[in-house]
Amino acid sequence: MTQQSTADAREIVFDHVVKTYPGSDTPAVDDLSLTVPAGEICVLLGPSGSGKTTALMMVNRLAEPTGGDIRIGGKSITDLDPIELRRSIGYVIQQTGLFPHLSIADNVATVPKVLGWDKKRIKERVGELLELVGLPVGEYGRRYPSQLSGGQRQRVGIARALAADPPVMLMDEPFGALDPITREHVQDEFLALHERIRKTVIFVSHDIDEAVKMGDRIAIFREGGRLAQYDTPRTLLKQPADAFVARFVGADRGLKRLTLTRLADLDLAPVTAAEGLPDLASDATLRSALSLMVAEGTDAVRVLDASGEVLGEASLDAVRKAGAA
Ligand SMILES: Nc1ncnc2c1ncn2[C@@H]1O[C@H](COP(=O)(O)OP(=O)(O)OP(=O)(O)O)[C@@H](O)[C@H]1O
Repeated sequence: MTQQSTADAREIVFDHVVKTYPGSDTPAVDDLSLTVPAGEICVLLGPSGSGKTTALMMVNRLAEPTGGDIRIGGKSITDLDPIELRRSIGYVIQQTGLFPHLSIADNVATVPKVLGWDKKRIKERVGELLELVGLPVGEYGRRYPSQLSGGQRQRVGIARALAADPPVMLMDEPFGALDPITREHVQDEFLALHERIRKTVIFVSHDIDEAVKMGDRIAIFREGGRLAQYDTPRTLLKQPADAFVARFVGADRGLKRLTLTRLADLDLAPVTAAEGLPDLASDATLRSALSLMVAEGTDAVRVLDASGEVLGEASLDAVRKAGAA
């Protein structure tokens, strides 16, 4: 894989942004102020109708703000031509919006073609991107969208959004239509990809588990398009700002917090009971460790590294303490 990002990620600032749709008395987004640092993933989370999609679509001016300002890399979006703006922003939606009559390779090539790239450059770029999302062009490039699985189509949607190397990506429930297993897999792939390409990403979700997994920060919206809390997943789960957020993140927020720490992050104790403890890989989360202890009726797990070497033991007490930290 050779593809690396060349465009610098950019900070996105919502500055007292309001959107009231024509004919409506109440705003869909009401006085939204938040900053997404360059290169981070910000998840917009909240109940149906709380303004998440509207907030997202204002960034690429598919919806025009009626108040306040949005700046990308310090520049107000109102000073930019909407078409130019959209070319600098990758956009991924739930129904991938792939062109059914175009091959996978041609779908990915859409924006570079519009931008007038020469054929050789387009071909190279399409090859790189399909490789990057795990769909080698030799095998998949000539297929049509109907000849791929849902998860594969979603990956093509991501490749297409990345084609012109945009500094910003907007993703509106991109994995919402996938079954839970495929969804986990595509989420993992996207996170691994993001490690390498470091775009600034705004990601709409209605799923708290997805938000905790994907987000560097989470913005929780409440009815009326108002921001209830904007924080890292850890802070949000530990210190919900009010009863609405606490209810929204769920009564099991203590368990959810255990997904944020891996066994490898613990100070492991030396193995005391050589027999009878279940084994778990060090990259497993504390939640998996707890689940295994409950399932096996033990009060510790044995932790193994990638080569199967025993690293030590993680006790129930150690997991509980780390989860509370
Ligand atoms: N084009 C439109 N014209 C008028 N009102 C709209 C339009 N689009 C959305 N709305 C209204 O704005 C509010 C916010 O909608 P939005 O789609 O942004 O919410 P959401 O949080 O993304 O919801 P969901 O999770 O259901 O997708 C809703 O009350 C919706 O009815």
